[in-house]
Amino acid sequence: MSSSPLVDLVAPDGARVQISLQGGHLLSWKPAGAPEQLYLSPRSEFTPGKAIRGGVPVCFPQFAERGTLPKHGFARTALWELVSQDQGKDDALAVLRLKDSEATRAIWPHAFELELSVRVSGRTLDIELACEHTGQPDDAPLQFTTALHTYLRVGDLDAVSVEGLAGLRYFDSVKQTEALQRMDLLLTGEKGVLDLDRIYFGVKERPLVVTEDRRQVVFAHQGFDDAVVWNPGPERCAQLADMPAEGWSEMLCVEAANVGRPIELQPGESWVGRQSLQLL
Ligand SMILES: O=P(O)(O)OC[C@H]1O[C@H](O)[C@H](O)[C@@H](O)[C@@H]1O
Repeated sequence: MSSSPLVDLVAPDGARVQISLQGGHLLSWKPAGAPEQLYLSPRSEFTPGKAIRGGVPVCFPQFAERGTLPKHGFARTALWELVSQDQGKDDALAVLRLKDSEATRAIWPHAFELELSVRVSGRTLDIELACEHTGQPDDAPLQFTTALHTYLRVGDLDAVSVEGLAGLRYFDSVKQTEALQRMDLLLTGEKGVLDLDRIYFGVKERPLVVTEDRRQVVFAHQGFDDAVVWNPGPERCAQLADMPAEGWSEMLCVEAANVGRPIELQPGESWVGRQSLQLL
């Protein structure tokens, strides 16, 4: 599949994840005794410098095209370093790192260290992203927007709903308007909500629950204020060279994000965000 180095993490109970150092990118999550939970496009290219389609891309230091950097920033196309990989008594943990380099400083003039920690155990996956401003005391502060752009695998998008968004304002990136989510349930396969691309602001720590028939996955988050729900729908999907025609019906992105208010760090300061997925 991928020619770049892969990290296989297996917990004693059999829960496993696979991570590509290319992009610091989680490719697969199989909870203990359960099938694959993440969508990975069979058309993904796995070419150095190209984003992988599916899994969990790390968007940093820019979300989408909200700035002058390449779309979703450079972290998802950079080669990360493996810091450690361990199996504990009841879990497995890997830590990856990305530091500033000549290439990053050329487009984003900051000294930083990103750390991605992935922990798997039973039916839970924890993904933690930490950023430290590693510059000198008199360096300028750095600012970033970010997301853990998780592609959940679904059997049939028509049967999927997302719960936990009622009362939140969102930016509809398709219509380019703001709106209020009135209902608690977002029914993803309904006509009119295909081609779904919404940034929900101020989600904070309220969990989102994705239900498909009897399967439920709870998305909990800390340190991320916003959440993005994305599905390209059939027409937009057809324009994505790295997605099969029907790929849109097998995935739903539920992203822990900081978009509305960029994070600002002074030299020496750090930020940490976590997304935890639990298969009920
Ligand atoms: O195609 P990509 O660059 O990976 O971006 C995929 C998608 O990411 C996010 O979910 C954005 O909200 C979408 O607007 C974007 O289309």
